[in-house]
Amino acid sequence: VDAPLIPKQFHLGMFEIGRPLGKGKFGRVYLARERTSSFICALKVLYKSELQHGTGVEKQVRREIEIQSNLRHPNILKLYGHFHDSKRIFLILEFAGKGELYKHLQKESRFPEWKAAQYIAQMASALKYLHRKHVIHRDIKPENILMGIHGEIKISDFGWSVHAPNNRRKTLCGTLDYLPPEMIKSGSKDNWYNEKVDLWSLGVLTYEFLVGEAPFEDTPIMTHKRIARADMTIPEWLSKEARDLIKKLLVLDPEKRLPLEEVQNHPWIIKHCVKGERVSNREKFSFGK
Ligand SMILES: Cc1nn(C)cc1-c1nc2c(-c3cnn(Cc4ccccc4)c3)c(Cl)cnc2[nH]1
Repeated sequence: VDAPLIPKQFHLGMFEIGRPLGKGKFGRVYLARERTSSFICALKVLYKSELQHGTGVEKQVRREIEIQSNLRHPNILKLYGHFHDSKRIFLILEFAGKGELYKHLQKESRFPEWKAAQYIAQMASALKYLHRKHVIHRDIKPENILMGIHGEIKISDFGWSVHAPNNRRKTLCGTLDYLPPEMIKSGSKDNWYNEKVDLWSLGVLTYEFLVGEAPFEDTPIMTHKRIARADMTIPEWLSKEARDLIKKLLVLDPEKRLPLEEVQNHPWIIKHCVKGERVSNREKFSFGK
């Protein structure tokens, strides 16, 4: 079991702090090494002063710790532990060797279908694991995905995830692009805590990986309108299987969105994600069967 960070009680002196890896709305992340085990990790530092008491943010951090520490999946960034001093909260996170996925997407402008399909298959596997534990991520987007040293992706930032059902208010901040219709429409909030919201975001992610921009990208007003109507155009140059999967996820009615089981068995995923040995090896060992 890869749990080298055994002690339950951590403190800052246990770590050598390396270069800054990045910063988010709240806090920064540094490369760090645990002194006795030389275990490399990412240390996320949040200033208590920035998490005003009683606002959603403090609860968000508690939720991130509570939820992420109990998850173990190859496509979910591990949270090994946490500690705090008078001024700061520290999260000891898995170090993702290839950094933030959105930077790779920006550099390549869009991913070839075989690569996008691998990433979506890994996302579907991680979401299936989360939903089985009644965790809804609710903020699936490239900015919340990191990449491991072998090119595998890792969902991070569980600040917006919830244990369904929950009566949390979500103050909308950041991009609208990934929000499903049921979360931008006022009225009943019950659907906010239905795991089908992650299926919509998976559809938006598939589109953005393949096209290089989000399907409803526009001015905020227009994005709002286009999401509410699922008004998007899927480029002709995408394969028919890719177009089919996007159409089956970006469905207004949450109940009609393709379940994760069927995403994993969709022809577009099967075509690009051969399980086990490569197809070529299969011929080699068939001995004329
Ligand atoms: C950058 C970078 N380049 N390379 C080669 C690896 C990385 C890398 N970054 C990370 C990071 C990492 C860094 N920034 N962020 C974004 C952020 C920061 C603060 C609050 C919320 C969100 C995540 C992590 Cl957590 C975990 N592992 C990481 N690895």
